[in-house]
Amino acid sequence: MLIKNTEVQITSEERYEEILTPEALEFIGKLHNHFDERRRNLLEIRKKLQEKLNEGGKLDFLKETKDVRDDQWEIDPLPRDLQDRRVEITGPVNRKMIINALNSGAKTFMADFEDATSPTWENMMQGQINLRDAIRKQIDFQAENGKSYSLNDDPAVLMVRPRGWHLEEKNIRVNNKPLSASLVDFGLYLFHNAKELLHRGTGPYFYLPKLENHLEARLWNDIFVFVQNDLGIPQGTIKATVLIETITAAFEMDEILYELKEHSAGLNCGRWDYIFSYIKKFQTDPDVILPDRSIVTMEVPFMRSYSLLAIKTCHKRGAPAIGGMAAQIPVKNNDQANEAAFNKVRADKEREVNDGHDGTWVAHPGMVQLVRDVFDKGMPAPNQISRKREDVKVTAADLVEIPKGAITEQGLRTNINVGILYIAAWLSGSGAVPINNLMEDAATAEISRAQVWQWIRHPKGILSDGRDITLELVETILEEEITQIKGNEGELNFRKGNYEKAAQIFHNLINQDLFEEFLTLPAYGQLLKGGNE
Ligand SMILES: CC(=O)SCCNC(=O)CCNC(=O)[C@H](O)C(C)(C)COP(=O)(O)OP(=O)(O)OC[C@H]1O[C@@H](n2cnc3c(N)ncnc32)[C@H](O)[C@@H]1OP(=O)(O)O
Ligand SMILES: O=CC(=O)O
Ligand SMILES: [Mg+2]
Repeated sequence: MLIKNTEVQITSEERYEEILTPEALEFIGKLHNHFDERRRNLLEIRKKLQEKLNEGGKLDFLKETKDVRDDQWEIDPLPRDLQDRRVEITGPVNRKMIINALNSGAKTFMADFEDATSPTWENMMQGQINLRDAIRKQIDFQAENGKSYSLNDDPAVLMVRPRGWHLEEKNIRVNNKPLSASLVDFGLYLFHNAKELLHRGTGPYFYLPKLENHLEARLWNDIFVFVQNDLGIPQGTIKATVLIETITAAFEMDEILYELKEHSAGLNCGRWDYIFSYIKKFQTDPDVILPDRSIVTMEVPFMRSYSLLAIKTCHKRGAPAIGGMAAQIPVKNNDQANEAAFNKVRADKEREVNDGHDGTWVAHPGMVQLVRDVFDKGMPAPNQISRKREDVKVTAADLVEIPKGAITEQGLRTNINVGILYIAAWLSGSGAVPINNLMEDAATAEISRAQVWQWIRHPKGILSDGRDITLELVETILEEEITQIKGNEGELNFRKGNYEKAAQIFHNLINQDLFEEFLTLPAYGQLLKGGNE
């Protein structure tokens, strides 16, 4: 297929042609031609900053953007259907879950091509088809168990999270170069749905993941201006909420809002990627060593500082500050564990609403009512942007304060177990899975593998019992965990379930001295080869 003298190679299946029309491909081809070089340059800037930090560089608020932080300005007014976002459900883009999420009673639903989705070509294309159908209210689903699904009359407002700047979609190529996955997900969704969404009284609303600085926000903004012109829709129609989920972006929250001023729908605290980013960015700093993943909660000082600063920054700019994801999900067949999970989510959401967040995320429809009740009690108005939180004082040092706590063998073992199980699920096409009664997705799994990488490379005796965490110890536990998984799954499921391949990927990630920027980059190569060979 030709896009203005560029050859596009696509893999096509039934119904995919509804999405991969010549006009839609020409549209994403234009985005590629106009913006891909800038994307690549920005990825280079990420690498350069990492090199600087590896040499001992420190993060601070930028001198050159002091005016942006000091001046008085606000983002454009929010559209009516984004004023009240007290409960936002998130989830992958499969048909059943899209219907369940839209019917869940949450105010909004973030359909996720990113952390919660394994980017198989089928998932990506089906996701586009499902969202297109959902917007037109032509979505239903019949499960194998006979259960039927269709949309309620009052579904949640739809938002979409395209994949991050670092990812590529290798099934669509221009001149044999893969396209940016962000541009593919964003471009196809926008092309097919922007006018329909406006016609239905809502709009093209996005979540933007894993931004590292305001220049990356500027790129998104320039893309928004370009596509609004190209499609003939009013400037400012697109609204985007930026996830603050990298430690570097936390130093540029004002700047990110400023870049997207006409298109901003505020910020969100993407807590899991944020913890991962903290480990990654300070990977060579011998003082930065995080304790067991289970105790790096929102209560630890560096996490709390970041969420309070997000609230203060957003409210100063008339923007909503959305909270993050508690990983607990309902526990089946164990009332006590179920109650404990609900209590943890309740406490997390009470802290968020009391601090000033204007809404928050839930991972599961079973949590919607609980979180709604907490926000209804703590936030009678549609949002609390008028609570300016000028009392909050957060310094650069507060944002990077190293959390304290023990590293236990159980913590190490859990990281290894979660790492293998999650990567196996991802290779099998599932990007979000329940493991040990917690929601695990690409962001939470990144923490697990990053911690193991970091702990192996740290000075001696860091286990709470005084032992070193050596590669040999990790390999021993890895073997034990594989045996355990094989025992649980049985020989056949073990072979079919990509566990050995996952263990291999996990082993490479923690063994190589180069800290892999994202686990999904090497795993994507395996995904393209497809399942178990
Ligand atoms: C760090 C971050 O980026 S957070 C944001 C990204 N992560 C996510 O969005 C994760 C979203 N959550 C999920 O994917 C799921 O809740 C999981 C994988 C954690 C658990 O899913 P399951 O094992 O299917 O849970 P469970 O069996 O309890 O589900 C019960 C029902 O709720 C549905 N359900 C569960 N979670 C969701 C969801 N987030 N959206 C829509 N429906 C959901 C299930 O499909 C199932 O439906 P059914 O009864 O009609 O068959
Ligand atoms: O995307 C959300 C996160 O916590 O990571
Ligand atoms: Mg994330």
